[in-house]
Amino acid sequence: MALGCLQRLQVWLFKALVGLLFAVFRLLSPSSGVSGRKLPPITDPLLALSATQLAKKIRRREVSGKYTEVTVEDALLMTETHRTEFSAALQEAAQVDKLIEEETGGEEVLEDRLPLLGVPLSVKESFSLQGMPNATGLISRRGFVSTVDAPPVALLKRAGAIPLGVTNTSELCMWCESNNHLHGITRNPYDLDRIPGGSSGGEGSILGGAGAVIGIGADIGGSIRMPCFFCGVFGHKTTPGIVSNENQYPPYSGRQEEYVSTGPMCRYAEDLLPMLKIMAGPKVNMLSLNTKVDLKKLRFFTIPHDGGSMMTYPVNKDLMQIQKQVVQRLEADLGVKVQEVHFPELKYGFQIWTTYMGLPDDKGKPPQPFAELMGEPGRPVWPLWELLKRFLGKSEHTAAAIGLGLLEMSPLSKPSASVIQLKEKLQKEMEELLGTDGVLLYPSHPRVAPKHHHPLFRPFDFAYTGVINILGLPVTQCPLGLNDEGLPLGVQVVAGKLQDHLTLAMALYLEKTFGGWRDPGAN
Ligand SMILES: CCCCCCCC/C=C\CCCCCCCC(N)=O
Repeated sequence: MALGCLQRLQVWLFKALVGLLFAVFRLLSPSSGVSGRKLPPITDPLLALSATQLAKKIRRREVSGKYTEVTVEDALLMTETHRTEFSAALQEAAQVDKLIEEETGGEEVLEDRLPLLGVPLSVKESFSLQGMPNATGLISRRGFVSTVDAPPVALLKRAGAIPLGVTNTSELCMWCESNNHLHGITRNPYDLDRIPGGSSGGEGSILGGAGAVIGIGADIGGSIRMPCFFCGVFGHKTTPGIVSNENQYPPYSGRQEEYVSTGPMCRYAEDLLPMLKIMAGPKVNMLSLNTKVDLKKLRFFTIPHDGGSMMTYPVNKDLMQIQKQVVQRLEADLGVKVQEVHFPELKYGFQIWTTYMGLPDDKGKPPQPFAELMGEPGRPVWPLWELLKRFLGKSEHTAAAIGLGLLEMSPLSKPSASVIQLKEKLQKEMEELLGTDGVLLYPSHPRVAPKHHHPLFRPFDFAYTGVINILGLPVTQCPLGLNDEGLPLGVQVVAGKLQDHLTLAMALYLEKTFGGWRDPGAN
């Protein structure tokens, strides 16, 4: 039993208190002024191209390398939505046509040397991008400018991509809403009154709104997948240990390096694989990205929900329905049988995530406390004091960050032997199930993009993504069209360790079958 009587009582009391606070919040909160608004339709067809198509057109000189101007103009129009800090992208774009002119080896050589030449790239602000801020939503890091490029950023730049700038995150990348007191709030392109997800929410927003063509995110609890889900784009959480996590802020400590993954985010499934090949650098050969996948030969599984956790809310019926439709289409199109499976341990996804996030590394060194990261060097914040200040409107920290600081002090986040046993059992069962040819469908989140601040009252729903981090499995977030309110639907596609090529092949299939990304402005 993972939850003792005392812990159950704590959870119920927490839920009751939060329910009450939510009612008060809804009663007192003023109108956002953006209710029901979304981005206008995309008018320039160039903005609807994938990176693969765009790079080809640029190489063939069908589109000028100055294409970036179109994107920057579009992105600038939407800056209120995603809160991007722009780089010197236009100067770099000006070099593209010159590079093409100078290449004497022809299109193929150019493709080999600079596969992403001229493609606009956005970068999550937690990654170092030379000359750009790297504050990760912390007021105390205001003015901090990166002097280097994080390795995957450098690799994408070397492949010819043009970094537009850095995009907003949650405070210290530890929340599913990208809001902080340094840069402000990031909005969802499909409904400005809703969250774009987090922590790579600026990425989700700018990509969903067609302000950048490709992006880069990192994910230790769902930070690539939640924004991709809420903003209707593709994202891949790579098998950990393949793409470098260096030069990101905050740094990972304790066992966290085992669970964090850097990966590609984009509007079109065909861009995931070439991006990953570049971002993986020398470790690309650990994956089988050149292997052709025959979907008919795979084994398919579906899990409709986490089995009724006390911490998460039930999966919304539109999401249950769309996952069923995926199952039906797979069976009809490929002639396969999709088996519904259940793992009782998934109910404890939140406890598994929080336990493993707090474990020490192999030398016994514990992770750096969150309260320490929130403070200035050598001066950790006191979460209770910050909470009091928050109520008075005087704290420079967000409610979510303060909540996490408090959670760190509570018995819920103390590593528990029974939770470790549960996770070990789940890991074994999941690895046996998936092997090297299994693919699993699992909900991305219990509901579609929530309204701003609402996740504060349902803080544990991220367990749907978080538990997959602790299992160390690769997973691709795939969009599956829109619901009746015009909000993106989607699903997580999970495979065994190092079998990233399987989930990427599934992304292509699901895009073809369900239509992939939709223009938020179109009806
Ligand atoms: C009233 C405020 C309540 C706030 C309570 C906060 C406690 C929630 C616990 C953990 C939230 C972690 C969310 C992880 C989000 C994604 C992280 C990532 N970088 O991948």
